[in-house]
Amino acid sequence: MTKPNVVPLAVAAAFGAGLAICSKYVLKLHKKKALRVLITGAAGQIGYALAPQVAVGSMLGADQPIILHLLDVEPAKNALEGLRMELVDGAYPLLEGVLTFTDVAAACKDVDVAVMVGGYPRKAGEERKDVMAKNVSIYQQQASALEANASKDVKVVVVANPANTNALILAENAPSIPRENITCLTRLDHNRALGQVAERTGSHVGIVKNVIIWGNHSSTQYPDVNHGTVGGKPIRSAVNDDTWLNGDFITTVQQRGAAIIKARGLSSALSAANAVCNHVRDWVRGTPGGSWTSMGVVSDGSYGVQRGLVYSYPVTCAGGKWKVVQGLPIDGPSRERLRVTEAELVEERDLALQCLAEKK
Ligand SMILES: NC(=O)c1ccc[n+]([C@@H]2O[C@H](COP(=O)([O-])OP(=O)(O)OC[C@H]3O[C@@H](n4cnc5c(N)ncnc54)[C@H](O)[C@@H]3O)[C@@H](O)[C@H]2O)c1
Ligand SMILES: O=C(O)C[C@H](O)C(=O)O
Repeated sequence: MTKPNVVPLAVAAAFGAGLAICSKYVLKLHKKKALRVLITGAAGQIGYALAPQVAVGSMLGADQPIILHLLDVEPAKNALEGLRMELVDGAYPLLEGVLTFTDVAAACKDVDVAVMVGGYPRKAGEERKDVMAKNVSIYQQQASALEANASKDVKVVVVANPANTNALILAENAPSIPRENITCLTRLDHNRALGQVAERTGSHVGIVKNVIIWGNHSSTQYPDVNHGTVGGKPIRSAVNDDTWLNGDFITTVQQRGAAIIKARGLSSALSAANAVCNHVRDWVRGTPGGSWTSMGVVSDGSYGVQRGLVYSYPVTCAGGKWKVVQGLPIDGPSRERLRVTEAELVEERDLALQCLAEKK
């Protein structure tokens, strides 16, 4: 009979006190308990980019073991199995398990983080309402599954479009999950805004801070630079071109998703996966001192936005909780942009609620 290898401490340290896999024996050397991360729509392109990033620790840290729960629909079962095989073949030190599911309730069992990427995309000839009706059904069902099966303090990030409204439907249908645990992804838009300012000023993106994405993850979003800095200097002074900042900068960030679809023939996946990891990492481990990020969260009425909408705000995170940055002065043109994107979210919410009512 083969005996399990004994791993010398030096080797364990080389794995970052991680998991060493010796033959078929798994020696658990981690101090931390593994966290379960659900990815829905995992057989799709974001899933393919995201799963390995989670496995290397980009989401929860290089000291946090992970068990991945990968969910997709029955017709995607083979692709899901292919992804599972590749993750096993990656021999990731932090990865304690990869489980695949086509049953949503089973997939949600005990998950600590849920990344909701699966959804119904608009196809040629379909009306917005048809797409909304399908997504409402999916998010209603997945909300119930999360509520019944996930860890009590599960952190949820909705990526699938319409991301804010899918998150709102999820929140409406999972009343026992704390509202503050249900978010949607606008970090990709936030990162896009940082990237644009960095390119324009010839600066490293790491010194660009505190841009804001307000509102919807759609072309009505408002990328706001009025409170941001480049190397400590206000963005407006560093860029020194208000015409660009008030015009092309805003439309470039608003339309970046469409530009990538046009260029690739597919929507952004690598940058979306990276943004998901950034979003969850900052939420769980905290935003760096003196800076904030943007997250779609259930509005408490801050900045005059209707309560209950899932609206993107500037937030700081500490101790696993986010807090809206309060008291920022909002000028007249910005206030109008905040209102336009809010109006779109109200329209989406009403359509979604109408679809829910018609289902009953
Ligand atoms: N919020 C953002 O910043 C952002 C950025 C990029 C993409 N997106 C959105 O993310 C979503 C996914 O993008 P993608 O490129 O990975 O798409 P994709 O089509 O490659 O993958 C989607 C996957 O979801 C699966 N799926 C569909 N219904 C499901 C269900 N009920 N349960 C589980 N899985 C289901 C599909 O089978 C598919 O494998 C899209 O809605 C896209 O518009 C959002
Ligand atoms: O999938 C899309 O429609 C675009 C996506 O939301 C993105 O911002 O890249």
